[in-house]
Amino acid sequence: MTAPELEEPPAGVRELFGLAWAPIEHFAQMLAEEGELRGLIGPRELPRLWSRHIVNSAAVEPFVGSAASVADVGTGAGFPGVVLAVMRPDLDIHLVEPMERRVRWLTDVLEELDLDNVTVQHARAEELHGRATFDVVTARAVAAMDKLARWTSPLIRPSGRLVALKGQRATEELEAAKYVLRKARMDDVAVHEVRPVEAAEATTVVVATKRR
Ligand SMILES: C[S@@+](CC[C@H](N)C(=O)[O-])C[C@H]1O[C@@H](n2cnc3c(N)ncnc32)[C@H](O)[C@@H]1O
Repeated sequence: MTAPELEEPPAGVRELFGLAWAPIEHFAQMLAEEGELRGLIGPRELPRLWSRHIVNSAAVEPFVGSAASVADVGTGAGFPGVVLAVMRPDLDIHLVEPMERRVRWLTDVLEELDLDNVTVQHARAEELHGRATFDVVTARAVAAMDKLARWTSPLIRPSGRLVALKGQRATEELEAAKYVLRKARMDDVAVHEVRPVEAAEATTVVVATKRR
């Protein structure tokens, strides 16, 4: 059996990344060479690495806006935190990841891509409560909305926001998280369907802004 091949970037992806094209391509190559070996992605992910993971992660960028500091909670192999870091070298980005193996990988990626705007925090989100706050917290495939709101709200500054990449259950999850979001003063919620490039799948971005 031959090893699955890395997907060709879909049309429009080069334009989406612009000046960040070289580092994002390098990141995709690192994942193609080491991702499975280091237990970061399954073999089935390479043929959809661009359209399902990288382009999908890029969907958070417009919702980060003019924020200065961002924490990506549960970055795993690098989604969306590394993708955002490559696109926005102006941001101070913290990748929060509890699994040591993934922390080692993320540290290697930062060094290899020369990303000096990023710090890796070897921690669970809850361990940072009372120790740090950020303008924006991002998350993808980490926990359902109620749990995510509990883990992240103490990390978000007043007027800051949670930007969560969600699947088709976004509306149900939001319904179940109503009480938690209200208690956390994060009940100003907007749901956006985003397709960063025509050739890739649309994704749901939930933005919950924290009241002052
Ligand atoms: C399913 S993976 C998703 C990884 C990446 N965000 C992605 O979209 O591919 C979930 C990640 O969340 C991390 N995680 C789990 N609980 C966490 C917590 N309480 N705080 C921060 N990260 C957590 C896990 O270690 C894992 O890397």
